[in-house]
Amino acid sequence: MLIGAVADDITGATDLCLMLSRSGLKTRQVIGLPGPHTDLSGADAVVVALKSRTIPAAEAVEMSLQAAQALRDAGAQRLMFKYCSTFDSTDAGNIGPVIEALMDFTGAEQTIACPAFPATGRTVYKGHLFVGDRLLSESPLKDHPLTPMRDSDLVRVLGRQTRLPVGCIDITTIRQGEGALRAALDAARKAGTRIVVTDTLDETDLMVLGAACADMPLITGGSGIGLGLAAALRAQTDPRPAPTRMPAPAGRTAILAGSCSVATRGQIATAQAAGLPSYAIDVNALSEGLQEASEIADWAIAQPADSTPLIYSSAEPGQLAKIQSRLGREASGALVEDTLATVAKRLSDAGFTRMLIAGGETSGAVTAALGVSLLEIGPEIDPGVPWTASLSEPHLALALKSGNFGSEDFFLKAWDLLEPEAEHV
Ligand SMILES: Nc1ncnc2c1ncn2[C@@H]1O[C@H](COP(=O)(O)OP(=O)(O)O)[C@@H](O)[C@H]1O
Ligand SMILES: O=C(O)[C@@H](O)C(=O)COP(=O)(O)O
Repeated sequence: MLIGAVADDITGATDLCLMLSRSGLKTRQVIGLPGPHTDLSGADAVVVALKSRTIPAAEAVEMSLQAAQALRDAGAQRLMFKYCSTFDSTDAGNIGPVIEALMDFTGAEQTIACPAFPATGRTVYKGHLFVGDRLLSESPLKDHPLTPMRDSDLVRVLGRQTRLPVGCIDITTIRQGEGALRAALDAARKAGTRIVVTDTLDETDLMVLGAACADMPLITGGSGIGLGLAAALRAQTDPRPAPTRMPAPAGRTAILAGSCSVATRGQIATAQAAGLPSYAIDVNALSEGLQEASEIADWAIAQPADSTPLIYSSAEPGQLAKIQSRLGREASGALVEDTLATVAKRLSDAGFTRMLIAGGETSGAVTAALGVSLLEIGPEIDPGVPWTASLSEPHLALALKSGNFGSEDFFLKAWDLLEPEAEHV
């Protein structure tokens, strides 16, 4: 296995898997720790999807170490820690503490922190993270329900999360190519810098980074660096063409959205304007027992069988702030996640086999409730979001969309990439 990756959330894992499989690596996504019977045979890359982004740091460390050990036992030659391209975390962690623990585990003297994902507008310049043409701290991520990002200086952000010395190698060096980057990493290592934030403006930079860092025991970052790594390692395997369509089990379709991002709210509005039946979850009513998962699921089941019901909790920042101040940030988030997870399970039991879930934490909760443990990666719907097929029971087609990703018409167009499964003879 060329790469074993630990991802801190499920949509992040799917995003990385897409990048690796698009580059030709045979890639599997495991949800939670792989068990003794998880079939990882023949995989060039395995990505273990945790739900560790917002849990207490000590638990995230423990879980990540267990995943790293499982990947090492399965033959991973190098490890990667995948976190969000917008560095979603709080001052208490979990990116810094997990990097520290995985550096200890792998014996890495130095690693890079490379969140950039240029295809979706996430770039790093002089150690500052940009989302499109705005600094992270001025982007909608400043209002994220769980991890509001209010500082764009990654050396400073990471410096609050770890005791290890953090530095930056800027774009001027990276643009000088692999040799110059290797020399700069070496000089930084000798000066005691253990974690190096790397500037990245485009995919060419990711290629340089992948080539220079592929022999590190631990690489950390977003899915972008996965692209650079896969390019550097592809020669060691027999590359596979990326799929353009995916056979999906016959059955009904649904969309569940628990992300409050600007992108997801735009996709909901576009889907509603196109006539998709929709149901808005009212978190206050939920908390008072006036709305229940069972009635939400029953509403979806009662919609015409050829329609795609859309269920969403997504709220704009003002509404969200009111809910959170009444019910608490974690408690309201957990209530919504549990509700959407219960709805998904009911829909799956009722014959819904093709589901689109918006939101990373939401997708984690939903896949756990569905009992999905192993995913195969299908075609790319939009950068960072593929269709996936559950390789464990129940047999489902799932699109797990990072809240921030996807075009306005994502909820409408995604289905076009699915095709009926061939009849078994
Ligand atoms: N109306 C709401 N009130 C409170 N919390 C909410 C609401 N809608 C969604 N949430 C919570 O916000 C979080 C969104 O995170 P996530 O699913 O990871 O989305 P994203 O991919 O945009 O980060 C989840 O914990 C979800 O339960
Ligand atoms: O790197 C990214 O931006 C995504 O892969 C990611 O981590 C998604 O997280 P959510 O926005 O919470 O879905």
